[in-house]
Order: sequence, then structure tokens, then C-alpha cells
Amino acid sequence: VTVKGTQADGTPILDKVLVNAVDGSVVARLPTIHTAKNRELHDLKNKTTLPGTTVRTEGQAATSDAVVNNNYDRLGTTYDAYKELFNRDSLDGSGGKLISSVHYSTKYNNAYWNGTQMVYGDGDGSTFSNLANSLDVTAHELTHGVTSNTSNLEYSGESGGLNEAMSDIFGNVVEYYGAGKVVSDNTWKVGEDVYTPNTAGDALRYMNDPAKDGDSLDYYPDYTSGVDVHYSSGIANLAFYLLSQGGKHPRSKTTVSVTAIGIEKAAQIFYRANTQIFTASTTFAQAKQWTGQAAQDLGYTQAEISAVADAWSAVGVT
Ligand SMILES: Cc1cccc(C(=O)O)c1OC(=O)C1CC1
Ligand SMILES: [Zn+2]
Repeated sequence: VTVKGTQADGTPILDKVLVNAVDGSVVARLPTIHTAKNRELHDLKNKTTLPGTTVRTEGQAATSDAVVNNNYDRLGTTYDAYKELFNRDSLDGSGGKLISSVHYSTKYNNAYWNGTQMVYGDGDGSTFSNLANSLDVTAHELTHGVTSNTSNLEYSGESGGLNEAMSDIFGNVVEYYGAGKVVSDNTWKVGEDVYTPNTAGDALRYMNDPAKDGDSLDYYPDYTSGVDVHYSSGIANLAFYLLSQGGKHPRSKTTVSVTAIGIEKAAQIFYRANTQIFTASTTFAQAKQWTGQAAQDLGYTQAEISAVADAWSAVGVT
């Protein structure tokens, strides 16, 4: 049993895990009481006028709607991850409300951040199942809020690709945290738990091989200003993957070999860059420079700092 924090009334929040005595691996996690204190869920009842009816606020009991309860829990996990990994208290660093509206429109195959809150469609049951049930989608949307409160990366051009990449990256870092800090194939898939429910193993995007989705870029020289930000994000997504796990470009666009530094150090570097160094107009070349700067600020070794530059070189950012 470990103490994760304290509740509003001062009682400790305990994280109960069953640990394998031989190798210390986490065998099972008992339901966690989240440290979040600012969740506010709304039910749009398939309409589109935001925010919709307030159906569950922080500390309220579960409702009869599993989608509301699941999104409430995903927001809790996302809040916990940002607090525990980066010591960030919500979107704005000061406990800002996590406003989420579910059941947006009908058969809506999207989720989005509207500048103030998160909005989730139910999906049409074929392209997507309910997007509000997904942890990496929820953390993706919440990260748009973190980015808008920090670097405020302009949502177009190269900075737009970086904005989207921050959301894919931290969406999956939160998924890694929620899985008990265990890396799996799913850590590098985006939206895999709600994308095409009738097809196993696929995903909306693939950080370890962005071109696998047929649209995303994996090589900076292929970038043009007309590429959708959800596709140019692949350049930075692949750089993050290679920095975390090591290796070479999956489609041999370059021959650079990157040394792995692990997902947690890679996440600390990208978090510090996005929240303390990036500006609204950051380019991919500046992202290479400033993630290197972040690694140096964090006191990482020369080898780790070089691995950051190598990861960007591997995706053609020279
Ligand atoms: C599905 C979808 C459509 C349009 C915008 C977004 C958006 O939030 O940028 C979107 O959500 C995602 O990309 C998350 C990762 C699944
Ligand atoms: Zn996004």
C-alpha cells in the first residue's frame, strides 16, 4: 500500500497494488481513489449545445451512465498521471476544472478540445466505439488544454503538428501510467481501444510507424504546409518513440541509430520543452533544439542529450 496524496478532508489516498514478491512486478491494482478534485461532467444527450446537463461533479457517486462514469475515471487517471509524473495540478497548474461533455451529437466519430473543455462523440459503432471510454483519447484531449495553457502551440503549420504530437505523446504516456507504468504495443497506438471495434489490433495512429495509417508523415523532408496537423504529428511522434525505445527509422528513411533512454525520461524532456521552452510558433527544427535544451536543464547525461538530437535526425530534422 502506498500513499498517493490526501483527499479534500485530509485523509490519505492509498494506492493498493498486489506485488509479485519474486520480481516486484505489479500483479494487480485495486480500484484507485483519484487525487483529482476538479472534475465536471456534462451529458449532451446527443445534442450539440455545450456544455450540456451537469451530471457528475467531483466527489459525486457514480451515475447510471457507464460512459459518464468511465470518462470521470479516465479524467482521474489523467489528473493523477500529470500530478505524479510532472507535479502538474490540472490543465493550468492551479487545479483548473476538468470540464468534459459526452454524448455529443449522434454517431459522432470525433473527440475534441474547444479551447475551454473536452467534447466526446459516441462514435458510429463501426469507425469508433464511444470515444469517452478511452484513456489515451481522454488524455489526448486534456493535453490540448495543457498545451493551450503553456506553449500555446499555434494549431496550424509545423507548430500545429507539434501540438497534435504533444497530445498523442502524453495521451500514451498517461496510458502507460494507467497500465501500471508498463510499456506494451498499445503504448505506441493512438485510440486503439475505441477505433474500429470490429477490427482487432489496429489504431487511429501509430507512433512507432506513423505511415502505417496511410496518411501520417514519418520524415520531415516530406512535410508541406498543406498536411493536416494530425498527420504531420507523425514526425514528432516517431522521434519520441525512437528516443524512448531506441532503434532506427521503421521505413529506412534515414540510417540513424538512436539509443533508448526510456519513456519516462523522454516524457520528462518533452513535458519540460512543451511547458517551459516552446513558443506558439515553434518549428520542428526548434523542437529538436529545445528538447535538447530541456534534457540539459534536467541534468541528463551527454549520451542522453545526444540521443535526443539523434531521434530528431532519424526523422529527417537535421
Ligand atoms: C478523432 C479526432 C478527430 C478530430 C480531432 C481530434 C483531436 O482531438 O485532435 C480527434 O481526436 C484525436 O485525434 C484523439 C486521439 C483520438
Ligand atoms: Zn488532437
